[in-house]
Amino acid sequence: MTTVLSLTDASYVRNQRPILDSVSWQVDDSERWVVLGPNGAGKSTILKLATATDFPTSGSVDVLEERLGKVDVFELRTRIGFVSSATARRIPPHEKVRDVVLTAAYAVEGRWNEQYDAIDVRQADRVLAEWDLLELAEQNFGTLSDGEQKRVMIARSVMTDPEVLLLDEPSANLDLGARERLLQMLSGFASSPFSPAMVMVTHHVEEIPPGFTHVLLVRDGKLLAAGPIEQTLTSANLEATFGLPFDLTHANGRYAAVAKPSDT
Ligand SMILES: Nc1ncnc2c1ncn2[C@@H]1O[C@H](COP(=O)(O)OP(=O)(O)OP(=O)(O)O)[C@@H](O)[C@H]1O
Repeated sequence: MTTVLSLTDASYVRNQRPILDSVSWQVDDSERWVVLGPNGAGKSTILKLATATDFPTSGSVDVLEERLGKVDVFELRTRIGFVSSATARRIPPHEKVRDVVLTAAYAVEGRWNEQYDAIDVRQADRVLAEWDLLELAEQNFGTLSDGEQKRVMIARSVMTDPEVLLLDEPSANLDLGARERLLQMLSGFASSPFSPAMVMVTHHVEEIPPGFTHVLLVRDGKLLAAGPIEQTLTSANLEATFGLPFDLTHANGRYAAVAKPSDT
């Protein structure tokens, strides 16, 4: 087993404010983590460290067994898959779906005059098929629905066989059908032993795809609980994270949480 991500007493301070406060956390290559917490808890900041986009103020962060601050982050980032609404915004709207995926092989966001190897084109089509996008391959990215765009961005991020895949709220703003379809695909991907380690940030337990194995709960920059999902995702831990009591249910691999009725 290889540790793909390791934070040791990692703090991130901006304007004298601790945005992350002594976070210690490890992700192994066979694990699929959900990071759950309220708005402003520090989830995206954790992903900033995990994607080698920023450095901790104190403590240490190792990504793919490389210590941030002692490694060429540009090279390291080629081994990391990352999907967020910001990565999607960088894609030119007129770009063909196949090219959005293919250009990941060259770490660029718009096709110019590059010549792509046949092996890269085959890999792009394999990934497009895996994410049910082959029929859309010739369509412009900007004309896709939000759900289709999300799947294209995930396909792009796995095109280069990353060693860790980080997803920042992949199902945010999707309608019920598009969300469920994406969760089914993420669940299938998470369940494959050939898939990389995964870390997915979300606000909602309903958006946890079956097959995710671990959960990290954060609030106010502090890690409240971390561990195997069945033991860690409890109503008591949700209450500590979100500040109100929940009825938590778990059926057919899916979680649901509703606030307990307040006593009147
Ligand atoms: N560079 C920065 N300078 C100042 N404040 C920052 C900086 N980066 C993050 N913050 C603040 O730190 C807090 C945590 O931000 P972060 O984006 O990590 O939270 P989050 O859990 O991802 O929130 P959300 O769920 O709303 O996306 C927020 O209050 C944010 O305003």
